Amino acid sequence: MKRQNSANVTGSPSRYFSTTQNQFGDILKQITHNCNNKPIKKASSPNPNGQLQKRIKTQTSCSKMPNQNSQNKKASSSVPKNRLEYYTIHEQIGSGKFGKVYKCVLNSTKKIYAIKMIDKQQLKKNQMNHQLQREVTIQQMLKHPNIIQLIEFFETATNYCLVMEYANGGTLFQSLMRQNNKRYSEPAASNMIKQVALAIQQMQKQSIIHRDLKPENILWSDGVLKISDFGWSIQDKKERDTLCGTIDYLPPEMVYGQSYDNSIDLWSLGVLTFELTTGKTPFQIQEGFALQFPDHLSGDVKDLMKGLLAEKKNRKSIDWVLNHVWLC
Ligand SMILES: Nc1ncnc2c1ncn2[C@@H]1O[C@H](COP(=O)(O)OP(=O)(O)OP(=O)(O)O)[C@@H](O)[C@H]1O
Repeated sequence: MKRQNSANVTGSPSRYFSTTQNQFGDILKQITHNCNNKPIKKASSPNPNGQLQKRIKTQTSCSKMPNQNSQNKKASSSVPKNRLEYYTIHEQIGSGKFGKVYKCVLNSTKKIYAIKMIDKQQLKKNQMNHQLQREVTIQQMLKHPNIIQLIEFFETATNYCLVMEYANGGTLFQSLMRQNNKRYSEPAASNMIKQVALAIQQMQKQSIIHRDLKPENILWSDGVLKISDFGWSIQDKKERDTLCGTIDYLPPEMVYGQSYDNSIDLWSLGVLTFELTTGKTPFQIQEGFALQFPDHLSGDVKDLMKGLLAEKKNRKSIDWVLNHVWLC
């Protein structure tokens, strides 16, 4: 399913940026080319018409990858061996950069899970082992009703396997696309934003930054929203400067190559609020960060978004969000 607000982006993202005339696009182009000279990559291959199937995603590490702490090193050296025989694998339910996600059943309990099977060779070829290591380490730490739980992690001869809690309702992006005008009513959106905010609060308590919050990475499970895909997440208290995430959701400090902290997830929450209530993301890459609201929005939701879609030093906290009248 193609995202409407990236439908005008055809061909390779680097071509798109090279034809963008304004300063904002030029800065972003410069940032990405400064980063090991790698262009921004897209999340999936163009279809035969050259149109992107998904929102453009940055996958460029700027200047340095986060330090790997001793806990991460330990995780990599002790990957449990093949436990696939304990599961029966069913149909494919999703796919990602380096692997596929299947529904599966644990034979002993008959309980349903999702298993992400990541091709070891592909991962190694793309030098992404450290990223998987981080995803696993972080997801193992997180236990919250609004976060997909990682049940176990093991390797086979060809794959790394992440067994996760199964979300049976698809992604928030898919459900959003089914709504009239591709947007939710404010009461419905408020309920969803509160759930995502509670997950962010938990992540902040554990010094975790997700760095890629968007409707495609939020899953429905029996009417409850759960954050998934911790592939870009990091844990520690240091400020960061790695450029990653999805273009429509990038905060200004990341775009302009400044250091950032866990408040980038709050920026993403602001973009998500805008998208759920209007059917569009607030900022187009060629227009910078001028915030304009459609007339139908209430004063309360606009106030919440102004608090979140603010420059880093003025951005409100997660506690402010959870006490905001629009979420009560
Ligand atoms: N726990 C789950 N329950 C149900 N479906 C899931 C689950 N985890 C992932 N999926 C499905 O698989 C898809 C891909 O999963 P995920 O985004 O984690 O993979 P990825 O390799 O990190 O993807 P990407 O390349 O977009 O970053 C999701 O969009 C979703 O449809």
